Amino acid sequence: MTDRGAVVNPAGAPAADDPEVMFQVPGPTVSFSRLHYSVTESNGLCHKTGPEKHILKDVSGIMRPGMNAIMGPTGSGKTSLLDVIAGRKDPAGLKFGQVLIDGKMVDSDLRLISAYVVQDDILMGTLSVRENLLFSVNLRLDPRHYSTTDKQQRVDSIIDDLGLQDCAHTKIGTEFLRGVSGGERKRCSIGMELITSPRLLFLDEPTTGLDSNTANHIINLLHRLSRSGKTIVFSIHQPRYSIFSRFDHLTLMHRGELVYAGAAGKALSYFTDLGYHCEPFNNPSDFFLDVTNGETLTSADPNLSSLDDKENCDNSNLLAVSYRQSTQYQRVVEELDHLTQGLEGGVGGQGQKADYVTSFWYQMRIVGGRMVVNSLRNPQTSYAQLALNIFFALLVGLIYYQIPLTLPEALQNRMGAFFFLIINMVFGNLSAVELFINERALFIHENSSGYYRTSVYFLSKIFADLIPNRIVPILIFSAIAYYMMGLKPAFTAFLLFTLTLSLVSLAGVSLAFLVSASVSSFAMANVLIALPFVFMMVFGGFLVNLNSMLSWLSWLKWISIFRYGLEAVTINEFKGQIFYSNTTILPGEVYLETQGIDYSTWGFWQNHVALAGIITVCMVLAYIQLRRINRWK
Ligand SMILES: Nc1ncnc2c1ncn2[C@@H]1O[C@H](COP(=O)(O)OP(=O)(O)OP(=O)(O)O)[C@@H](O)[C@H]1O
Repeated sequence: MTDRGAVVNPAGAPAADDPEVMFQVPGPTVSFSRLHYSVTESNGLCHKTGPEKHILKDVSGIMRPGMNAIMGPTGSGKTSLLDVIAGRKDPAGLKFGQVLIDGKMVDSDLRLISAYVVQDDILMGTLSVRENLLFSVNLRLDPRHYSTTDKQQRVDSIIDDLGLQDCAHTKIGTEFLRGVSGGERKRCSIGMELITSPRLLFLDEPTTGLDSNTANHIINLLHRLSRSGKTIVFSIHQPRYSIFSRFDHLTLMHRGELVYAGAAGKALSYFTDLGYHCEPFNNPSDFFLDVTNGETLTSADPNLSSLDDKENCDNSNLLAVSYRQSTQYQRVVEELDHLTQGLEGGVGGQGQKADYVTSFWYQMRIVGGRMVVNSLRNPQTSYAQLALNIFFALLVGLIYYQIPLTLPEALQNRMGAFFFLIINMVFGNLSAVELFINERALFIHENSSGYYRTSVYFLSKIFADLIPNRIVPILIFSAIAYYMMGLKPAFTAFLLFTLTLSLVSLAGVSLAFLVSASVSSFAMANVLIALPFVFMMVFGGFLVNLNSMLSWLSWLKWISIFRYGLEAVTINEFKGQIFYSNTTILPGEVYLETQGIDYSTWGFWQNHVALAGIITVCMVLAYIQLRRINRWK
């Protein structure tokens, strides 16, 4: 697919201890020495810190171009090791040790210059395989160097290489839409990362959840890629023999420690030398896991017999100790010592700046375009929002149909209708809390892989939601409700009414966006959004007279979306109107004065300024929260 070149043997670095392996262009050598990784677990609600959990304990190794497998029982630390090497794990947990790529120190920017295929196949379900690959190619190849035709060809060649021709135009699938199969999904995930022709590819359990043939197919694909010069590092559970035979290098882990690291082909003889016997026809990978789990016992163990407290030591501990005493380990340590000599004082990095290859506006076009396609193919939310608004507009229109100017119903009905409208505008947008929760995993993966900037995602997501789900339904709602209720006939009054309702709605939506960007579960988001909305409603001026409230509580009216909205629509409707009964004439201004509402020009517009202020503050905070989302694993 890529990196075609003359066949060479990597100088001084036979692949995975196997001198017969030949590569076209050698990929980088990844070395890591004395990695100690631990986390401090919190003790529940009080956030008191608990005991330190040691996840990686003094792990060292060297992984060369070729197939580098990390194996071990569940919870042994395979994924953690992979993530630490790939720069995806929170660096705060790395208490000691370093990772070198081709002998140079790397930092977290490695995330942007290598490729990482996550276990869960994070793809946009409403797009086809080809569209997903095009999305990746558009954002990750520099448009100044690659024309549209080049990019199309790159996608076509990836589709051919991964054998995805038959499903290229099939959608990936969502929870409501049946899409491609698990194997095709996995190959598409790998393709998303191969787009940039990375020389170093990390994969977290690429065969988990796949049937054995599909798993075989994936490993054959990775094997082929490794022979074109890539360094492929992956964690894997318990592969069948045909898969295991493809490995060049094996790292075997147990309880965060290494029990073997070296040529995969020599692992069996290593354990045989320790006295473990693999029965005929037994799969070596099953055998290794049995050994580490203590289910296969040693018959004679020259290394271990020297330990006095052998009987009290658990099996994996003994294996880790024997590995440390082995010649393989000594060779690795010597080589690592050689590699790390003279590194002090100079963090070399990769010599590449981890930056985006595409401009802000280009990213906006591609990411925004995907959001629009996604909304068009998944229009349920937009339809529901529109239907809800039309339903409530007709309901309020029928309840308050053609409100007369005669007292007392003129005042009571108008105020009741306005309160109902404002409530509907604020609470009708609760669906906005799902905005950043729905695709959180997709955003984290794509953003940390360097697809696009956080600001691009934020803005395109906001616009893709605001226009179809908020603005359009409000315009329709306002037109139906306003004219059915028979409010002030002047067209400018209608426009101001629509503007006010739009700002009220946007203020509610932006608060929902802020909550959405701050939490990762719907349940939590619903609790967090309901609370301020209810408070704001109480301090809106309709349910309680704000002037008679306790002074230390009444300040809450200044942050009430309800109050600003209610005052603005009331001024808009009452100012300049005359209400009457048989005995009384009541100018709207007099009513406004009795309510303590400032109906001057500024008195009217200050409500809009305040609503715009709430929208701005909430949006800025939502963006900050999105930036603060924890990208580390
Ligand atoms: N951020 C973390 N916080 C707390 N514990 C963690 C964290 N990361 C890893 N662990 C713990 O470290 C241990 C190793 O986890 P890891 O995911 O690396 O194992 P694994 O070998 O990949 O397991 P599996 O095959 O089940 O995925 C587990 O006990 C896990 O719970």
